Amino acid sequence: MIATESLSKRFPRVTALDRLSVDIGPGVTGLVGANGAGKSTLIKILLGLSPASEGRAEVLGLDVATKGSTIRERVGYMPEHDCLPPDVSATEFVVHMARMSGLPPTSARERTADTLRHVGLYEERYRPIGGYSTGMKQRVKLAQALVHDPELVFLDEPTNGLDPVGRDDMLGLIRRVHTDFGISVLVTSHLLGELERTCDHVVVVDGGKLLRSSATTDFTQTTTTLAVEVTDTDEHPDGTAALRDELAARGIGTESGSGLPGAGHVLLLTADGEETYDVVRDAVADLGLGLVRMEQRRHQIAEVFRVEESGGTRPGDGTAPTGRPAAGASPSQPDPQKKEEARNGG
Ligand SMILES: Nc1ncnc2c1ncn2[C@@H]1O[C@H](COP(=O)(O)OP(=O)(O)OP(=O)(O)O)[C@@H](O)[C@H]1O
Repeated sequence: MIATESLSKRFPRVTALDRLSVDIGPGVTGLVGANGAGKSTLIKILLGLSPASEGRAEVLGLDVATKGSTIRERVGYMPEHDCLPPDVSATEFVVHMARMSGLPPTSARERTADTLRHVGLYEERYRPIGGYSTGMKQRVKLAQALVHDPELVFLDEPTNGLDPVGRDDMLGLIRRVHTDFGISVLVTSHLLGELERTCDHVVVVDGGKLLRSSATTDFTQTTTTLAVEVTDTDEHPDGTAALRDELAARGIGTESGSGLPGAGHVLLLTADGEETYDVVRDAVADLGLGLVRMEQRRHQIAEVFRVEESGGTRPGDGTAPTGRPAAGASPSQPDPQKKEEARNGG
């Protein structure tokens, strides 16, 4: 779908992409990196909107340097920043974008209705966009990227500005773009954690350089750690504590799974072969507790980076590779240099 070879982009004072070579196949691919890592720059080059300083790139087998307009006919693009006209309705805007992509009037209207329904906009699609919430605006941006039935879409930070529920909804929608319509997706984010549930493949960039490109499952190998969760009973009002003591008596040390879903009720222990499962099962049964789950943990992507940087631990989960805090953790600051360049017309 996408191939770049030693692709570089230099601005007067910044190298946004530095000899980036990567191959991206069909499916949902996450492009992850901290603010300023070069994600938006890469997308603009792939769309033929901005020339590379060096190297080459192909999208759907087409050279980005010479076939930009053909690429844009076959690829959808959801830009990062707010760019919607406030005075028109979602329907008017998306029909307009469909017409711009070459659809005749009737199919532009039909496709618009289908696409807006697919992204979850119903009656509100007739109201002016200016009154929409951030989540609704993100859905309109997604709809206009899909309306001409592209083979591939580039989604630049589609979860930006959304609360956790809105983010989950958007990630579900993105997954369905591929599963329901067979459209391949390149989605950027600076939150490593959110990509592991959505993407088949993850490409990590840092300072314009490729850090890693792998299947998501390669990032998230299973570990030997077992997570165990049990119910409380009248006899054992704190079932977790009772199990911890019982397992200690049977020679198995545990620690609490703080930071995990259900933290405080989850015990973590090292599985020493099949017998460990039997010991835990017997201990739970002897105490008369209910076993909610006993599962082998997988690495989370953020943990992989902590390990790979060996010695360079990062504050909290979900941080981008450079260790700068992710936007979900603290509001991302505008890049002063970028603003200055923009003012200078850079
Ligand atoms: N038009 C421009 N002129 C000068 N520098 C630019 C320009 N566009 C981007 N840059 C710089 O290139 C680097 C990469 O920017 P880019 O927008 O690609 O990053 P990003 O990974 O998409 O991050 P973000 O999510 O913050 O946009 C940054 O240092 C940025 O300041």
